[in-house]
Amino acid sequence: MRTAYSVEMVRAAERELMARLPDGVLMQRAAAGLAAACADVLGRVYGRRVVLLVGSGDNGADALYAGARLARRGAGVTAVLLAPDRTHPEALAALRRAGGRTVPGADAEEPLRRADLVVDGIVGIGGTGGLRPDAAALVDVIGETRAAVVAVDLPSGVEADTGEVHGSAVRADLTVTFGAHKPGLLVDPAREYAGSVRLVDIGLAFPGEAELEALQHADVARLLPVPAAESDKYRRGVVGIAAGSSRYPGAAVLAVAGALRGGAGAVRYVGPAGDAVLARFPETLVSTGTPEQAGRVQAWVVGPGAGDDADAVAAVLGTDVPVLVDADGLRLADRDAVRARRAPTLLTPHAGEAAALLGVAREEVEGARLRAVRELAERYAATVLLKGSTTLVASPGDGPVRVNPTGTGWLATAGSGDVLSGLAGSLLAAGLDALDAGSVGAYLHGLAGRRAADGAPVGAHDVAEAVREAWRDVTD
Ligand SMILES: NC(=O)C1=CN([C@@H]2O[C@H](COP(=O)(O)OP(=O)(O)OC[C@H]3O[C@@H](n4cnc5c(N)ncnc54)[C@H](OP(=O)(O)O)[C@@H]3O)[C@@H](O)[C@H]2O)[C@@H](O)CC1
Ligand SMILES: Nc1ncnc2c1ncn2[C@@H]1O[C@H](COP(=O)(O)OP(=O)(O)O)[C@@H](O)[C@H]1O
Ligand SMILES: [K+]
Repeated sequence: MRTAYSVEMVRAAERELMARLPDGVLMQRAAAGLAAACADVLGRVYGRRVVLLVGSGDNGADALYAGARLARRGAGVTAVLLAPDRTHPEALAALRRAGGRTVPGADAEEPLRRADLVVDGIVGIGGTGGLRPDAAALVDVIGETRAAVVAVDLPSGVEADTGEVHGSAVRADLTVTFGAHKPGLLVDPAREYAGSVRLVDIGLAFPGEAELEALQHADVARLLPVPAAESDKYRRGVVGIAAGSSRYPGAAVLAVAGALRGGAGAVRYVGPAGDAVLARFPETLVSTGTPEQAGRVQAWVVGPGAGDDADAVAAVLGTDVPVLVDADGLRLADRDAVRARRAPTLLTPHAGEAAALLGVAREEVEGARLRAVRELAERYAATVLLKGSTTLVASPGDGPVRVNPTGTGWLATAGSGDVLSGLAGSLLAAGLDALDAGSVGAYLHGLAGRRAADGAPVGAHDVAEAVREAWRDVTD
């Protein structure tokens, strides 16, 4: 499991370790890792032009010490000091001893335009609010240069704990982060600013829970349901799909397609699109009545393409089995009915649907995904999977939020969310809890999207078909 820790936890871990180590050791570990990463980006260090953007805190000091290491290897290093009288004195002296030079912020433009590499040490985990005007002006200049950009700990201007970006922020090719990932490095919009991320181990230990967790292949492989010798189709779990309408029969077909690949032993379908479902998937158990009349299931999926069928949503929410609510179902679900449920509930909104449930604008959800998903989980007392460029899954309470690492923009195609509903619903029926079903479903769905697309556009049915390959990739 990959983890990300809040600034508060990073600071606590730092205090604990610093108490046992001589002064400056942690910073030297950070600087050594940073310098090595910069050297990798440069390829050859000797003769290259490196510009350090240096703020008044320890983030700037990391940049200065790394710059000193690069200068000793023959790079021409210029430090742009944003706060000349409050720059870390020992780090500045180290750079000067190594032959680096300094210029004030006002003179940054010329060296920046000639740089091969810019090291962003303006601000790290000590940053608050958007970048100040002098720093923001530098960000504009960097954007116009051809230099590679390495951010120290975090791209300056992004919020470490939330992934929010207020105003301008540095766009890095690589972020070298120390001790632990910070949530902002894994959650859009900040994640996009970070480029690729390299974690430098400086020895921090984290006794408490992470803020974010990202499953990896081994975690998913452990969670996937595999039939045992004694299994039969009922013991593997039966998932019910209450989806589709005469207007949107395809949503039912796609949800069933996802469900058939999710590990349940059988898929029941109830709703008006039975003929379309059977034509594509003859193995589906189709009925035309209400969900109550459909026979026993171990989990329900309700909502994809369901139009205005509020009765089906209410009926499913009234059962004592796990329920996944998606798409139209989210609008039709009564919040008190969801809160009153004893069995797990998994809500799967995209940003627009989440915004409608929260009564805010879509942009507000997209700009603050972590806050939105936690807020919805609290309001509905349910697990919430927020879809989009970063998919997050949160259960109520303070436990870690899961962030999906496998997504791809190719999944932004009509109906791919219906496939995810069926897939995650099937995992619920097979016995995974809502957090695991949502995050394992999103993981397989993302991998399947990448597999199916392979660099070219896909339809949602291609994604459903590629789930089997994704499953094999994970368990290989
Ligand atoms: N934790 C660890 O284990 C280790 C941490 N290490 C490193 O320490 C870093 C944290 O250092 P830190 O605490 O000194 O804070 P830092 O990020 O430099 O920023 C504070 C300065 O920035 C300024 N400033 C604030 N907001 C701003 C804004 N919006 N726009 C512009 N400026 C702004 C603010 O100025 P002021 O408000 O005083 O004017 C203040 O002086 C961390 O990210 C990592 O790199 C490693 O060395 C080793 C191990
Ligand atoms: N930019 C993106 N990057 C990665 N995944 C995305 C992106 N945009 C959408 N997705 C994924 O595509 C799927 C779209 O689902 P949804 O919005 O419900 O579409 P539909 O209702 O058409 O099925 C979700 O799994 C979502 O996470
Ligand atoms: K930085």
